[in-house]
Amino acid sequence: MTIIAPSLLSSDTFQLEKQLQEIKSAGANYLHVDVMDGHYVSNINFGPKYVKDLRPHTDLTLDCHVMAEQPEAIIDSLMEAGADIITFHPETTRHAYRLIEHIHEQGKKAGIAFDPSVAIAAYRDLLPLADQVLIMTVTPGFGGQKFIPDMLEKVQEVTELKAQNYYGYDIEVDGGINDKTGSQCKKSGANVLVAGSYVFAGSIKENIAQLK
Ligand SMILES: O=C(CO)[C@@H](O)[C@H](O)COP(=O)(O)O
Ligand SMILES: [Fe+2]
Repeated sequence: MTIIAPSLLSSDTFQLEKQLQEIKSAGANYLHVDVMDGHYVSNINFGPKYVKDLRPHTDLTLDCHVMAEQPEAIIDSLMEAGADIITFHPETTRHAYRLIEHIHEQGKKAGIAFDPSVAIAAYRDLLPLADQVLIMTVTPGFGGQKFIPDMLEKVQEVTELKAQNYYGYDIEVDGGINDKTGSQCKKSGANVLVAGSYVFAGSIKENIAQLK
């Protein structure tokens, strides 16, 4: 089964209640919440307050993608606010291994995200601990960018490592995902598709059905 994670970065804040209902009835599984700090990436949007406000309005899994330097400074607030999955970029912290353990100690799932310029080999030792491996298929920071086809090799790489070593992580892709690129990612082994601009342009129901 493919898990669909609409990225709320492309949602309409003033239509959010209605859009959440459409997402749910279309059968999406996660809500993807991008948390940015204006330093690691040059954009700022959602934070713990947003996650806290969102939590009572949905029973979907809140999949927080943290694009921030020193993520340890914000992830406790996100977990307290109701995040279910915390995915961070390991190059943003000195002690990524410890941070995964900390997320697990709070009863949450931990993901590691790979920027297009970061090799899987650089954080190979984190793979056995991860609940989710996020392969960025654009440079992080903004919605609506073009999918980078070379990242399919990285998706295949983590798919093979998972099979060879019986690792338990989900493989998530994020950036430029639509019906075509989503299908390519699925063929390469991805089982969680994040999509923002594609899902929210036109019919949310039809777009989610296409991704599935
Ligand atoms: O993490 C990010 C961007 O950094 C994403 O989650 C975007 O929200 C994806 O948007 P689209 O590329 O699907 O429009
Ligand atoms: Fe994201």
